[in-house]
Amino acid sequence: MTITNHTPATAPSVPDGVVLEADGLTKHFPVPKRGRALLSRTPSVVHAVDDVTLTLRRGRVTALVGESGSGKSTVARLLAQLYPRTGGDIRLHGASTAVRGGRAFRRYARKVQMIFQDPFGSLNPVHTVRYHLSRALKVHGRAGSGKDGLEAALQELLGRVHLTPADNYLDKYPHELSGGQRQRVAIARALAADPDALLADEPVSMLDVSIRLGILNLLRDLKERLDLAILYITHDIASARYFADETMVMYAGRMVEGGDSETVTQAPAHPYTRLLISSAPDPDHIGTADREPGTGGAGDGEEEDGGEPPSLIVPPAGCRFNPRCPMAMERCRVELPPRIEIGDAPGHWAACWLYDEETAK
Ligand SMILES: Nc1ncnc2c1ncn2[C@@H]1O[C@H](COP(=O)(O)OP(=O)(O)OP(=O)(O)O)[C@@H](O)[C@H]1O
Repeated sequence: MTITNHTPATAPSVPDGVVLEADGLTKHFPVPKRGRALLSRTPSVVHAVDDVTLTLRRGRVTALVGESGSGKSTVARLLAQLYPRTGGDIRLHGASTAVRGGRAFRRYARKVQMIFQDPFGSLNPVHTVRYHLSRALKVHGRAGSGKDGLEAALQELLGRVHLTPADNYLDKYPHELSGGQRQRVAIARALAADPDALLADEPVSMLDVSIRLGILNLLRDLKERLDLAILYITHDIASARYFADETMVMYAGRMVEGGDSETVTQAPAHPYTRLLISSAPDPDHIGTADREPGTGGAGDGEEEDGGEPPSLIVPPAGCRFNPRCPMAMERCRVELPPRIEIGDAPGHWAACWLYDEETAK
């Protein structure tokens, strides 16, 4: 029930537009020991997220892309303070925060809201849209005054997600809505808090292909109208190019590449990002990827056999992608590559020894 505020006495200076920052974020999940591991004193852990650094800014979408199990959802849950972290820092408007439930969590959640993959699972089937939204407005102290105030707030919320006229939806139960309408209600519920940041964990992957673009367009519209910072988690790198201003690529719990979306998707530097792109479905069909990319099958040439992601209990030394990398050198198997600026566009980096000056020599 505490919020640890490591904020210095004087307010930190936050660069313009920065809402939420992760700095060296790390999450290791303990795993029960079996067999010979029982004799070992070292605890067994899943290295779900290691040393992740990212910044969410007002009016910008940051995509976090990677195949299943790369740690994307864990990053979102850490940023939403749904899990305690193993290491690193989370700063909201420049202030370090570690929240453990209760009022402090509600205060944090007023600024940082999460949207989940499954809109059916995240709405209670026994309650109407009116109930879900009224409750969220009341919890966050935004229900207005009296019955009329609440009604006006409900109308405004549904208007924001283009469910109009609101009276057609307010008294419906989740099962009476389509998947897309349910996700719009889930988005409206997140907006009830009037947040500064939205963490959207695969918000369209469970929806029918034909309505995915509509939801992404709605999120983009909200980003612009409400000046929101959005984290967009996806395994569909083609949709990141279309929808996100910035794209970060994760592999086996670590960030491997980042930069503006156009550069990362059109001039990928890291061999893993290249693999993701080569195995992605037709880029003309944004948001239609159902199959996990990077597992081989749709690519060509050297990337056709994508291989398997490594164990996160005993991750490979050096670069975690080295066992699958067609360009791997001895150094990649031993030393962890730092973020190296690529130099083709401002802010484009890759954690890959290929771009190290020593290697180039
Ligand atoms: N509560 C948990 N306990 C133990 N291990 C976990 C837990 N949550 C996640 N993991 C492990 O952490 C790793 C990262 O999982 P995570 O769900 O963050 O990946 P992801 O990239 O979001 O995958 P997906 O796209 O399938 O959701 C996986 O190996 C997963 O099995």
